Amino acid sequence: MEQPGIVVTGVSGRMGQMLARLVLGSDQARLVGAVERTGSDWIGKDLGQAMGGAANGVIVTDDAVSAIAQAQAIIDFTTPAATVGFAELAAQARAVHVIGTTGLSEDDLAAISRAARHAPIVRAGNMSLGVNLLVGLTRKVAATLGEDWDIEIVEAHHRHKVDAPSGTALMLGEAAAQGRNDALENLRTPARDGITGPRAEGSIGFAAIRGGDVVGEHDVIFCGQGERIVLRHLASDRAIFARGALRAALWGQDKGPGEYDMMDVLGLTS
Ligand SMILES: NC(=O)C1=CN([C@@H]2O[C@H](COP(=O)(O)OP(=O)(O)OC[C@H]3O[C@@H](n4cnc5c(N)ncnc54)[C@H](OP(=O)(O)O)[C@@H]3O)[C@@H](O)[C@H]2O)C=CC1
Ligand SMILES: O=C(O)C1=N[C@H](C(=O)O)C[C@H](O)C1
Repeated sequence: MEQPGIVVTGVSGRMGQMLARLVLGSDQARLVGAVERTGSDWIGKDLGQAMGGAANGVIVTDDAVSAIAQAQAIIDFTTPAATVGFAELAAQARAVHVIGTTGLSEDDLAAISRAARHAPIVRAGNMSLGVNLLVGLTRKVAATLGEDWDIEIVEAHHRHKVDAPSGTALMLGEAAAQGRNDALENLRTPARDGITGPRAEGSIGFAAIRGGDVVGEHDVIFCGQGERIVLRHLASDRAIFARGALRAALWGQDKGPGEYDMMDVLGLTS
């Protein structure tokens, strides 16, 4: 079978460059397009040179329609607004859309669901194997412990991150809520500030730290009386996310339209 052609969007970004390098070095996929936003100073440049290496003949473009028309998959770690637009283009091209973008609103998610009627979409707030395993562990521990165990989720990221809580923190929160047979929206307590009153029983609290070059750290803390359990994931290399995203793009090649996540890709669905 011919290697699927992949377009990386947001190619000048932290994840975009990581993904482009991974696909260029892969013997399972071809990089057929590199997309950036209109106005980026990478437009028209050779991607290899723009990334500080040798020319590789892939010219960075803002013409997403033409790029996606020749692709079997799009790997997209950009912004919510850009991702909603790419979902429509991927649907038109019947290409697999792998979405790593976080901070998506309810309206964004509804638009993505509409696009998934026409092509497969794999979306996860974290594409690493470790975090997706941690999601299952979190659900299990939350289901095992009673509501007298308070659940708090603490995450740390680099100073450039624009959304909070992180997509990963929300995945972990959803898993904890599922473990308690409830929806996260009913249990979620956002970051505390001021006179908050005592903790609401059964709630799931969130806190975010931003600074330096932290790649991504997540703690799910179960606080009991006289003891505490901490489930922790530490990311030290963005390659873990890129590898998961490429795996998802390949996995999606023989899938029908619909919404999938990394649990499906990794075969971890319970
Ligand atoms: N699911 C996962 O496993 C992971 C998810 N993420 C998420 O991925 C997203 C990106 O993260 P990161 O790479 O650190 O962010 P960056 O800001 O480094 O990269 C985003 C890129 O997208 C570009 N972009 C913005 N709008 C468009 C557009 N309309 N068309 C094409 N490109 C566009 C930006 O260009 P410009 O800068 O010029 O505006 C930038 O190059 C975030 O939402 C982050 O949370 C990150 C890591 C792992
Ligand atoms: O913005 C990031 O960097 C990351 N974003 C994702 C998130 O919001 O959880 C995944 C990872 O933690 C890195």
